[in-house]
Amino acid sequence: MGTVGTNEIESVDEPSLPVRLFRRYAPDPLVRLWLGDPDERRRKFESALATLEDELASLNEEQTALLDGEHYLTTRERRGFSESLQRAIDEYDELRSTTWPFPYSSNDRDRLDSIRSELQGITARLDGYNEEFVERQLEQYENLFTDIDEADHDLNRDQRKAVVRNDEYNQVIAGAGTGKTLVLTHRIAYQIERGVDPDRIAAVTLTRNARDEIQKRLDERFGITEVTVETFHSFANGIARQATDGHRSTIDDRDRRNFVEERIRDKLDGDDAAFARHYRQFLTHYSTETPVPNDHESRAEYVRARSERSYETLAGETVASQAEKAIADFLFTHGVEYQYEAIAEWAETGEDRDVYSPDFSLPEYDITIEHWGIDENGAVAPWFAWTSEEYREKLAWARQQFASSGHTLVETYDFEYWAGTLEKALTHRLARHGVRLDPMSFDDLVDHALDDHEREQHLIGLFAKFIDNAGTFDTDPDEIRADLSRHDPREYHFGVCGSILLEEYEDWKRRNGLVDFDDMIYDAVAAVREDPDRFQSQFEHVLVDEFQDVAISQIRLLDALTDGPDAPHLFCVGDDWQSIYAFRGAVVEYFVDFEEYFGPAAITELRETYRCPATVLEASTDLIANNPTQIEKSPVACSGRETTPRLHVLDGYDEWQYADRVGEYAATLVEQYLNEDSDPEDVMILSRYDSGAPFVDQVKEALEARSIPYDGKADGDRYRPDGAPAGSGAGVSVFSAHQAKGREAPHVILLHVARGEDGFAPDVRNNELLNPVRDVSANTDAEERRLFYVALTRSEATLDLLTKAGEESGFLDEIDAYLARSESVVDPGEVGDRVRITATVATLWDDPHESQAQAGLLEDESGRIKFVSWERTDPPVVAEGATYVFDEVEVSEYNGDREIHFTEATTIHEREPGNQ
Ligand SMILES: Nc1ncnc2c1ncn2[C@@H]1O[C@H](COP(=O)(O)OP(=O)(O)OP(=O)(O)O)[C@@H](O)[C@H]1O
Repeated sequence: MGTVGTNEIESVDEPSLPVRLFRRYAPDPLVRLWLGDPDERRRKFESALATLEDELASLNEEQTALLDGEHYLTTRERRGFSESLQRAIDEYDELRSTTWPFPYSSNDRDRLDSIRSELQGITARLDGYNEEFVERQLEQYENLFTDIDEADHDLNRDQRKAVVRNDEYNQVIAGAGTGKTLVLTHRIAYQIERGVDPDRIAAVTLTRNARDEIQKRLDERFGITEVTVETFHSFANGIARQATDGHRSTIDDRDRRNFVEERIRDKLDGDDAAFARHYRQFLTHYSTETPVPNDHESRAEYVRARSERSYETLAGETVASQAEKAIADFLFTHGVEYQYEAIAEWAETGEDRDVYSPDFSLPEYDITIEHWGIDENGAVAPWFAWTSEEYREKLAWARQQFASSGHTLVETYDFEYWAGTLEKALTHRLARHGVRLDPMSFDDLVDHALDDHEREQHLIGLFAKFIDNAGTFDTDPDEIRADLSRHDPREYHFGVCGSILLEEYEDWKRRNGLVDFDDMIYDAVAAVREDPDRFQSQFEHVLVDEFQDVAISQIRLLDALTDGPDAPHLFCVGDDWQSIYAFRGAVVEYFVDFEEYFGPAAITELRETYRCPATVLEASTDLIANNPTQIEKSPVACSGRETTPRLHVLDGYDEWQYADRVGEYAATLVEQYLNEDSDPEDVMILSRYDSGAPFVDQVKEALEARSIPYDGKADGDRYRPDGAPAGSGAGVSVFSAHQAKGREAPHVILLHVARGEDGFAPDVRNNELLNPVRDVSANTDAEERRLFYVALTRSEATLDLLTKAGEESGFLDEIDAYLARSESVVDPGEVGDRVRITATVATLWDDPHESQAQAGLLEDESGRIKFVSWERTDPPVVAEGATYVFDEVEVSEYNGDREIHFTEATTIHEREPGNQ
């Protein structure tokens, strides 16, 4: 808003009664003495009046040019004009109150009145101008806004306004499925129709998918192909290249990865002993996940988790502590034969003493290694079974045994482990006793340290990502090293290796004049800051998609590009509820507090939601309300579709069985939708993660087993049944929630809505290797909740949520009121409920209790449950392997586990095999 208010401009003041009396009765010389010469004052008044009239004339001219009805009045234009207008109003105010010492003539009055009404007119025209302009545009371009698709839909009023409003800064705030992309493409078409040169319009996206989608929509709907539609990176690259005359070559993710791979190989081949040492230690700790205090609700729980924890060594035995694992792995990877906790037969035993089994015996050398779990002060950790005093006694006794028997004892301590000096100490102490250390080759080490699907390639990818993130978050190697904690050896050694590689990567780029994606953005920002006029004048419109996920470096580029009198109009669409890329440097606050960062903006909110059924929309809106801060929105469902999201609870004896079950279950749901006339491309299966989450592979396998085509994330990650015509239709989408961004499908199935590492939301955030190079504080529950929101809101018609019994995600509680639990043996209902279930008798036990007629296990796709029927109720008899619909069975509990009990009212109906 400008500085001119809509307040009435006041009319000419009448002199007050005392003034009039004074003027009338006071002797003239006294008046003159007191107030000066009335003629002189009169002259001044008249000249000021004339000046104001001139100013008004030029204001009127300016107004005609500015409020031409042809364009939207921007804040900047308005601000300049408002200032002149306000000056004229102030001058008028002063004149109208200058009534002393001469009376107004009627001519004065007329002139002042006329100035007043003109000023009022200009103010009113200014205030209503944009609104009127928008209305006229909506009328004039009606054709552009109606019949937008095959179903003859029209843009709604807010969407149209968002298209037409054209301030310097324009923000569209909108929930999922409100037509943001639609508005963005229509705005481009509208500007071109109004005569903007397509070359002077740039649309910028975060991903190639979004770029392709916008290009496609522009071309198919409007035949527009000349507009620049680019990802941020290529947009920035274009600018940076202009500034550097295109001399620098760019490198992409693959180049970075190749560099990392080559450097690691050279270093391990003898190039860099320090790196090799850290890498070796990282590998030996690779599968160690230490319980971290923050992951536990109380210290007591953490202590319990620590005391129950055991560790598997590279050689395959289980040891009691991380330090013991480190010793075992050190011996194993240095070719030293050892026995863990072998009985020292030579030691004393007695009534009050068990046999003595020291930690490690080296049979080749008659050397024993004891690791003492004490700190520098001789105190033991809280999860030990012994007090510090008892432990010290034990230690003294052991030393005495060695001293008196002549066997060799090598000792290590926990504080050495935590200080990161354990391996060094061992090397030194063993060498002193003549132990030969023969380090294992890296290939062998990798074979032992990493399991099949996490071979070295995975690690190389992680290091490449580490370097990439350091660029995104602008973190340098020294900062990284300063932040690493030795308490997590896995993260520590990985971080040290990563920081070494990062240093060399930066150096390599410098020496060879290379730039990567992040450099490109920083270079572009520098180029624009250096010569703003040149770059700001290139475009008239810059449009940005998914603004809530734009990274901080990219925000700086937009800021530099739009901060100037001839800068392009910036148009941003986004939804803070869908901000899910904090881990890549996105800062949602730039969207939430848009005006604070950029300046006054035309802000339009889109509320009508076309994609999701009402229940899905309400559930996801309720879900998001649990986040501490966000832009308040009240979306309105317009799809006219209804559904009840279904919750399916599954279980399994172990992770693999559960994963299999998830795969089969999801594939069965897909089959049901296909049988109901849907095509594979109508179904979208989403999980929190797509790599390393076992059930995603299982889903793909299960689909393949049923000859159902699917498409995964990467180009080659797809399956088409034999005989499917090449290039025919898309398959079921199997994606991570991040990849589902901006997409939609009638049927959405969410996998593993559960706690734990791979679920929505993962609450176990164990030592994450990339933590040193990311904004850890941004990786919050709120972000996870938004990701779940994105997943839920992909649905156009139905929504199925799969979860794991006993590990249901907290998010499910937040939307519980909207969910229907699908009947299943794993989650048949509350204890005491009488229910109907359909299940197969998996097992009948031979010898049920004498009060029982039959007992055994019932099974369906969700898992298994125990059942019992009672002699006294004369129950129906079931046969092993047969499938029944059981009516009026009761959910019961025994020893904390759910069971199904037959009641006197239970009836059964056998189902034909294969008959759903
Ligand atoms: N005015 C409208 N009338 C009918 N359908 C509409 C209208 N506006 C949008 N839609 C439909 O709503 C769906 C969502 O539109 P679009 O993909 O543009 O939304 P979006 O806001 O970008 O979504 P998201 O942020 O969730 O990815 C599309 O199927 C689109 O055709």
